[in-house]
Amino acid sequence: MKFNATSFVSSLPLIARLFGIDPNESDEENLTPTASPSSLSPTETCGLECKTDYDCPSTCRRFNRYDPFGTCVGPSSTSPSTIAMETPAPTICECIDPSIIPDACEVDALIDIMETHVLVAHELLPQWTRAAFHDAGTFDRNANVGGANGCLLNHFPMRLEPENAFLHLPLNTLMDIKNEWEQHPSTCIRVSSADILQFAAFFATTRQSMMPESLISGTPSSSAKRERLKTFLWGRPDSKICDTMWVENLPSNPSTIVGGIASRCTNAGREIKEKMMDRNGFTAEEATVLIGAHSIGVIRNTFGSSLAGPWVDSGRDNATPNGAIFDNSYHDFLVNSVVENDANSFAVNVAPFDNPQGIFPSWFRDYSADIDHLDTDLALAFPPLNPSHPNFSAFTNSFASDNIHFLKTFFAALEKMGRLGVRAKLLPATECEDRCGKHYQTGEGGGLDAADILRIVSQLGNSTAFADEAISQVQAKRVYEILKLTTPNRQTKSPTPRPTPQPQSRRPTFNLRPTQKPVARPNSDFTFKPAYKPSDQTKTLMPTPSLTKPVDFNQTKTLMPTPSLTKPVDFNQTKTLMPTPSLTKPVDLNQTKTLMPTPSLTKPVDLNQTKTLMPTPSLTKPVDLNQTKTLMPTPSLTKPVDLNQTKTLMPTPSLTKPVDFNQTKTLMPTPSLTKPDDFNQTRTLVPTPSFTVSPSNRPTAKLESNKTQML
Ligand code: HEM
Repeated sequence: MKFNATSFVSSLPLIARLFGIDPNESDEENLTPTASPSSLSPTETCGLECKTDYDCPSTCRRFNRYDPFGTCVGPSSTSPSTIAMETPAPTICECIDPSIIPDACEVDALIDIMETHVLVAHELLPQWTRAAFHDAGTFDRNANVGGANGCLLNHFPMRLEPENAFLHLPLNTLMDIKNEWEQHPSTCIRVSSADILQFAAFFATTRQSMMPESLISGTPSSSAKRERLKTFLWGRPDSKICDTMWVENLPSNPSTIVGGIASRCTNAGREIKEKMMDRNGFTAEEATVLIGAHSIGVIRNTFGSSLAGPWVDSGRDNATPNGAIFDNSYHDFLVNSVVENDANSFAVNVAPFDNPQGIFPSWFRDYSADIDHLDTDLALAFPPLNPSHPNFSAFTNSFASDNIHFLKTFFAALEKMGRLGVRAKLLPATECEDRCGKHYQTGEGGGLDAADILRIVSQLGNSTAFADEAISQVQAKRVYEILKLTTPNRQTKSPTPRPTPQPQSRRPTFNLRPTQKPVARPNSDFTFKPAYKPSDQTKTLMPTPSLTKPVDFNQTKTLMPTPSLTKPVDFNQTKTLMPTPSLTKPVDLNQTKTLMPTPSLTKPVDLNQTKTLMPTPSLTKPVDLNQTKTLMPTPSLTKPVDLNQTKTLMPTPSLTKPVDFNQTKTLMPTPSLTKPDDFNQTRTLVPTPSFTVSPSNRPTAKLESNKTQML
């Protein structure tokens, strides 16, 4: 389900009813924060960086709540009109020494807060699951780095890595949930981001397993699921150092097309072995079962949103009124829909995928069924053709034939995933304690009042809007870079620096109006006139499969950054990997089908020889470049692209000698650049200290016998 303002506003009565609350009771007065900035006693401005009010003697202020950090200020030092967003006021209870381990009642509160989110936006469930893997899967046991350490949530550059593309919404919502939970009047906790990420995956897959249902429905099975969620083990420390290089330990979908389909399966199998087994430390069975998480969710943006599709029908966000079904249907598909017994016979008969149009580098699409699969998925279907990787298909067969076996093995592997790189002793939730003057009422949402619910849903509206904007920033930047490179004889006009828009004052977290998506206005500074006539183009210059149907520029207009987005993509940190020297003259698209760099980019690409890397069957309609004006950066970009600077980052023939990886992570086009994501390649060049707020060192939990999260 695509979340939008209308859907969440219309969901309010439903959610309120589910929680047993009369929605009419809530009014503006109910939503008054427990403490306003003006009610705080004045303290001097401290100017420290902060993430929450806890880090400050007074108030932590950020331009928007999804900025990685803000600045501590004293309430008397700043005019309210210049404050865009403040963290919610501290809880009314005396929470002097928050615990890193919640008690069972506090876990109940977390479940209710998460449930409120997913009732409105089911797509969060698979996205949280993916996010948890992308945090933990950074673990390299050989180098002993990465792991389930919260870096994905705490260290903003992590989410700018192409491997983590499109995780803004799940990460924004988890930040909100963590804040909401910690600041609830009935809680006194300071859990780590690492814990929240891993709990989110456990929550999602537990909720969607067997019969997906709301965890506030009060049925015996939903109560049983709540109880199982309370067996989660807490206490992962957040890493103080985060390195974007660690994303290299995540499996990517190999993109080489050399050697045909059978060879692609071999390469993909090797990728799973090298990353998930050799580095992460999973067994072949654990890797096979964990990738079964693809039984829920959708390939949303990797191939362009217009080609989004689930792996299996029951994985769609709207497969049931309560979201996707988490079961063995992914493995069942690989066994019973892909009926070939080995990769070679599959290569000559790719049914059930459309052939030949359904096959793309690293990706199989069935247009008629509207489903997608990656090479790494198909690698689980067949025995290996050589000893380069284990026989994943043996496990696939066993999971396909037994859902209970799948679920048990999955939850055991998920538990292991949540411990990758974690040395601290993990502990279960403690017995309910009276930490804050009153217990959270256990079960079925009993402790959330109308104001809580309305605030949570309002935050979801904001985080969705900011995530949309972040994604559109990436997409707009791709178009901008491509146009710049394909119009070499024209002096590309640098965007004129604009004054930073003054942030709007907002009531902290209680803004119930959905965030308005701005409409981009044409800006003459960013008008792009192609150096050659659009009629010269017989194929699109936009190398994304999403262009199989004409771009709806009316739609993309609405995704432009707003003045409120005072920190859009930090272009200083980005390195474009897309352009190649050969792209400095207009491409004759009659002869070439792609602008994507290939591994052979150590010398200029001979476009006459290049093969299609990301073509789409229907890319026959030329893009009207005049229309792309609307995708150019707008005045709201507080840091316009320095075109002179970015030019120097283009891969050049001099890159034929080894790159000094101490200085640059990678400026060289890599084989992975054959997927469109890589236009979005961003790399921080040096590890930077994380913004992590070190949690209290006081684990107050009582040691209980380790409970497993096995089904
Ligand atoms: C070989 C290993 C893997 C590869 C190559 C891979 C790749 C991908 C890709 C390309 C997407 C689509 C992203 C998008 O366009 O929105 C995706 C989505 C997803 N991945 Fe994986 N993945 C792997 C393993 C895993 C594992 C181990 C988990 C969890 C334990 C996982 C959970 C998910 C989920 C739930 C989604 C759907 C997200 C959504 O609906 O937005 N993946 N994966």
